Amino acid sequence: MPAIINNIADALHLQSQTRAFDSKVTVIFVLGGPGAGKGTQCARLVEDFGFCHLSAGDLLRAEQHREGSEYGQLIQTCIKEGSIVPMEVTVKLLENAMKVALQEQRSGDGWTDGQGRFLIDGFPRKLDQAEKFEHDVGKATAVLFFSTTEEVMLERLLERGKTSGREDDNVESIKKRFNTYKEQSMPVIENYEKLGKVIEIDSSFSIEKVHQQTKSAVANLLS
Ligand SMILES: Nc1ncnc2c1ncn2[C@@H]1O[C@H](COP(=O)(O)OP(=O)(O)O)[C@@H](O)[C@H]1O
Ligand SMILES: O=c1ccn([C@@H]2O[C@H](COP(=O)(O)OP(=O)(O)O)[C@@H](O)[C@H]2O)c(=O)[nH]1
Repeated sequence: MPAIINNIADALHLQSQTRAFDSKVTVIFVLGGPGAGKGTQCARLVEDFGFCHLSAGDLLRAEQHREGSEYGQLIQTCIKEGSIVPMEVTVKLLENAMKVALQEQRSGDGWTDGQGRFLIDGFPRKLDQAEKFEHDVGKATAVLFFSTTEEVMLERLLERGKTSGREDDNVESIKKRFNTYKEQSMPVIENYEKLGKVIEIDSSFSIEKVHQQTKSAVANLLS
């Protein structure tokens, strides 16, 4: 009997370890400092390759403003302080959004072109988030890393701040976001570099030039 119970327990344990999405799903993490141009390039890649673009920041802002959300205050404080929202919240929001996107995409029987391709923008920002996502949700196929200088990012963010209405596009919050990026997010990129999964693109150039480089890198990846 104990052996059977053990087996059932093992089976349940294994079940709980099963990732939410199988290997048919392509997940590309899109990383880079605040204002590096992640969102801008993701929008282009959606047009090029039919990706589903999920911005962790956008999902958090939507949750912040959702009526009845128990996380509204917490998210608002983290965003203003440039700190990272506890991973359970962000991973769950991403997982749910991926499920909804896949349900919407599944119109017929088989898989169609572009279906199950996700750009996860601005996530993971910390090593523990990367581990949790890969354990619970799905494996990352690659990481697109948009790199540029703080000077360029600051200029872009201040320009964006004129119209974005974002509570964190101001000098005080931006400085904190740069620190969080250097201390907590760079190790994520370094970790994926060791695994040979990082495609680095210098995003200091014009939107069009960065787009051309990104498009050809992603085309290679998908071929
Ligand atoms: N290559 C670029 N050259 C000039 N401005 C850019 C470039 N890429 C993005 N921007 C602008 O910089 C700001 C930040 O870009 P965004 O894509 O929102 O960055 P992120 O998602 O990395 O925070 C936006 O106002 C965007 O229009
Ligand atoms: O996985 C994430 C992604 C974003 N954020 C929070 O959302 C803010 C804005 O992130 P977003 O990616 O929208 O903007 P970026 O700073 O890259 O311009 C960050 O500073 C964090 O406070 C977070 O906590 N976890």
